[in-house]
Amino acid sequence: MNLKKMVAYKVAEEIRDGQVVGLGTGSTARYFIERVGMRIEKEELDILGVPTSYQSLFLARDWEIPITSIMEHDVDVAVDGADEVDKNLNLLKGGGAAHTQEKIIDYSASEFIVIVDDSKLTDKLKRPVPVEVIPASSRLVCEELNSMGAEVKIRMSDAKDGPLITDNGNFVIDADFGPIDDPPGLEYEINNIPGVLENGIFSRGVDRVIVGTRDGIIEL
Ligand SMILES: O=C(CO)[C@H](O)[C@H](O)COP(=O)(O)O
Repeated sequence: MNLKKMVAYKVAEEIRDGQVVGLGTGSTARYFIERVGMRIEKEELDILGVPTSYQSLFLARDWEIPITSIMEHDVDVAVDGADEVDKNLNLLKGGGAAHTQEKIIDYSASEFIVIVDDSKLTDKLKRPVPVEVIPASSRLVCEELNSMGAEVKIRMSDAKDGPLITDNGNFVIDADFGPIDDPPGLEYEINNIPGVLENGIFSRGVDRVIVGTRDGIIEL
């Protein structure tokens, strides 16, 4: 059973005519975009999509989803995946290095819906926190994150030699703090380091978390 597809397709059925829809990034959001595209083709669903990355932009194009940007329209509903969801509905995102644009769009949406399979649920966020940084600041940001207690690594690219470059032309540092006791505090603290654009802790704005499980779909 493909739990990501199950939950993404279910939420895609909730999208209504006239909505401006934030299109998340990752393998779960990919299914959501696919299903919205199918509904546009079959039901003439009339929406505008706001991509959160080049991945979602290209997928939206493939499915002929009309596109706008956050510079033009407010977002009614954003639908996005996550790498971890804790018991207080804090998220860790940025496994695909798209968390900066995702956060701008997801936080601004009137409704932010998270779609995950149940492997993403955790008591406390504990994976390394992705931190997008301006390249020139990376040494200093690594030192600062170190002094805050994190083990750090600049994320390397699978597609070329050297560091991964984000859609915004920056590096990503993965900062491992171990289990995180205070996600809102850490989100704020990391973003205060000069050179940091955005980090992958999402501690506010989540309206609904919809989870695919082997026993069906549940809402947290
Ligand atoms: O934050 C993200 C990309 O930056 C993704 O939403 C997150 O990595 C979840 O991906 P997937 O649905 O493939 O498990």
